[in-house]
Amino acid sequence: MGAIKTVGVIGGGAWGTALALTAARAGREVRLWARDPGTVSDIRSKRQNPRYLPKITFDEELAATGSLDEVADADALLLVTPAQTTRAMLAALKKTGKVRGPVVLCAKGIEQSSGKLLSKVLAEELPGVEPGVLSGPSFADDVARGLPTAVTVAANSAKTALSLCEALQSPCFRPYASIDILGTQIGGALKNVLAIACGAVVGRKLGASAQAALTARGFAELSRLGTAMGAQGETLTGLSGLGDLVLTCSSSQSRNFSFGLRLGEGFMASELISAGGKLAEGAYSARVAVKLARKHDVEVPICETVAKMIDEDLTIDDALNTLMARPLKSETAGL
Ligand SMILES: NC(=O)C1=CN([C@@H]2O[C@H](COP(=O)(O)OP(=O)(O)OC[C@H]3O[C@@H](n4cnc5c(N)ncnc54)[C@H](OP(=O)(O)O)[C@@H]3O)[C@@H](O)[C@H]2O)C=CC1
Ligand SMILES: O=C(CO)COP(=O)(O)O
Repeated sequence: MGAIKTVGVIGGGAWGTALALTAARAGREVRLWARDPGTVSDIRSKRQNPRYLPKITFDEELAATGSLDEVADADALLLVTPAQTTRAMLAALKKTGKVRGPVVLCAKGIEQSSGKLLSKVLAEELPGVEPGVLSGPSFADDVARGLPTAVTVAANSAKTALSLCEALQSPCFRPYASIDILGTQIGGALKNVLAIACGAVVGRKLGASAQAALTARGFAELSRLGTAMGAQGETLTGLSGLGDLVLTCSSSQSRNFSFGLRLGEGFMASELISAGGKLAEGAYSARVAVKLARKHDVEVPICETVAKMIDEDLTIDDALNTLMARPLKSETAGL
């Protein structure tokens, strides 16, 4: 593929807007699709997205539109709507008949209905289109404000991965190229579930030691599943794996961590979900992550406990008892 001059961003939420700004800062011509006409109008006329990035006014002018046809033929597309909308958005893109560049998956999750990673969903909906994955420790608000950020950008070929990195690189945004599409998706999907657990520990005031233990044992789950599925070791310990896990498990800026905080404070998951509120992808991928782990014969007790808190309203105290009462395990191989 040649140099990427135009970038189409699908999704007018916090991350879609932040990535559109990133591509604009990197000198690309950017078109941003949002389904909400109010968002399109705010971005065009005020250089703001007050619903998703309050109090930020962009230096950059973004061409926002409500028409997918105007975005689909860009040299590269970034798909930035929630994970569970990926299949429908890809089907809508297919209908335009205009997609020609790589489609970079930027959502973090697993398809609930099928248990498939989003790259598999892309291969089914738009066969022949080159897949990409962008993931790593990156809060949209930080990125939109131009704070320094590094992420992993994976594709099946080094050439495409490097072209995508060049297309997004700027003094405040540093992408690292990878050819491990699968591994890059695992970290993003699992860290959201594990961040809910860490938030719950903090919300219940169980202490910094418990939070660190949960993060480390969470990383063991992420690594076991990633390895069983064929991820590369460097990916799991890299930005999209350990990097994003550490960020999300330690900051109330994370929506998943904040969702967990509320669980720890005593709210039931069913109450929080029915109240709406901010997107917490881990609440949608916890159960399916457990199913995926079972399929690969991998134990993921923390993810399993989070799935029970979400699906069965297991309380934080019962969750803690379940985890602490597990039979003793070894931390190293060969014991
Ligand atoms: N925010 C962050 O810091 C980061 C987020 N991500 C990931 O990016 C993905 C998107 O997150 P984010 O942008 O933050 O989420 P937001 O909640 O901020 O925005 C979601 C966007 O998706 C749109 N949307 C929701 N449902 C549909 C649908 N059915 N069809 C089309 N558009 C839809 C919303 O439109 P509408 O306004 O009309 O509802 C909105 O524009 C998630 O998977 C998240 O994990 C990854 C890295 C960082
Ligand atoms: O993925 C993110 C940071 O890398 C954003 O995390 P939350 O979706 O939990 O806010």
